[in-house]
Amino acid sequence: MTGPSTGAETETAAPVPPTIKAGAATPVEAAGETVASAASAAQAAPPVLSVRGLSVRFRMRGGAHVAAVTGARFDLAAGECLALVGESGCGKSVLASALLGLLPENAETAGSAFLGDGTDLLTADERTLARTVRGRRVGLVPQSPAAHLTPVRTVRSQLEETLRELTGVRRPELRKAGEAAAERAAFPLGHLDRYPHELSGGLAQRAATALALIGDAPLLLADEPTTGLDRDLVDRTVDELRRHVGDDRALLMITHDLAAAERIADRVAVMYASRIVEIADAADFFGEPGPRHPYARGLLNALPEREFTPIPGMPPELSALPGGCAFAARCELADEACRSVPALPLSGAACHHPVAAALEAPRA
Ligand SMILES: Nc1ncnc2c1ncn2[C@@H]1O[C@H](COP(=O)(O)OP(=O)(O)OP(=O)(O)O)[C@@H](O)[C@H]1O
Repeated sequence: MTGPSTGAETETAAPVPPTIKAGAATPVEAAGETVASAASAAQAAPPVLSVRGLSVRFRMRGGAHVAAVTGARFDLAAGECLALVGESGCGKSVLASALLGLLPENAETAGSAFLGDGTDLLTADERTLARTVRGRRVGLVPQSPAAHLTPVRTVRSQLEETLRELTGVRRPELRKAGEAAAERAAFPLGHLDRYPHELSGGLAQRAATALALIGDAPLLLADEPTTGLDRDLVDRTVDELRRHVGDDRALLMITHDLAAAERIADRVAVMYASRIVEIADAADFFGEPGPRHPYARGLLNALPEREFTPIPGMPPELSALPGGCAFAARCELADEACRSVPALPLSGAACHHPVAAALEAPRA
């Protein structure tokens, strides 16, 4: 949901420097697996976030369940941006909510999600999450910024309150600190005394981003941070998020927007029907050799600027997932092997036929 445009807005952002992606993949040794890294300095550091076997399912009436996230497993290193992509309803936002301890009552979780300081976000109690995690160690750029902002308070007042709470700044410095926080997200100072309903979608997005950046959290979650923005604003928004990450923070960006993901992500995780089915370096994924999972390949080829070919069929209901590979019913490569669920390596595709070349080969 976005607020109405004021019409007169001048989204005077600071000039955006060219996008710079971190050069290294996550250096992690876990569960007997080593993921190669180019950043020797980061090798000793634990990941900012380490997720293992994260599952979320919702209890429904009559004993039914919705499996929204199944067995998610990935790491995020300092300085890294991971884009989580996938069709609507595949479980991306539920995964983010699980990391913030914001799941509804009917949710059941399994697995772990450790921050670098050893906090398990899945088992931390609400007091810990509220006092020391949300905003301070995990920041959120929400999916619906206009809905997330307090409607009866100006942007300035919301920034100042968050600064007081998270950084301890007090008057008389508060006003200046509020303006600095706004500038960080390229929110124009002339609009600071406006209420959320007076902001365009783009400005509401910037206000929400400014609020999310205040705590300098080592982990930033951005849930569809570019929804409803035009291309130019998309680029500026994701570049700001990327700049925030710098060398010592990490960004998990959930998005439908593959162009935005290509612009800033170091790695891409593709989700389908509650599972992450591929994790790849962004350069390999968007360039050569391309995605290795048939679904991921289909997602990319569906783009108008690529083949513009939709994936046939529909994803399965998360309340009635098949026993084997959930994509098999839509996959031209499916065979007997797909009756079992393929394992997902820390880097690669969860597919029994993951080699990109196999898609080009004629079928017998
Ligand atoms: N409280 C709930 N009870 C039951 N099912 C739920 C609940 N919350 C979410 N779901 C279901 O979990 C699934 C995953 O939802 P989620 O919002 O994570 O999808 P998404 O990939 O983020 O989609 P979008 O991109 O449209 O936001 C959906 O099928 C959704 O209906």
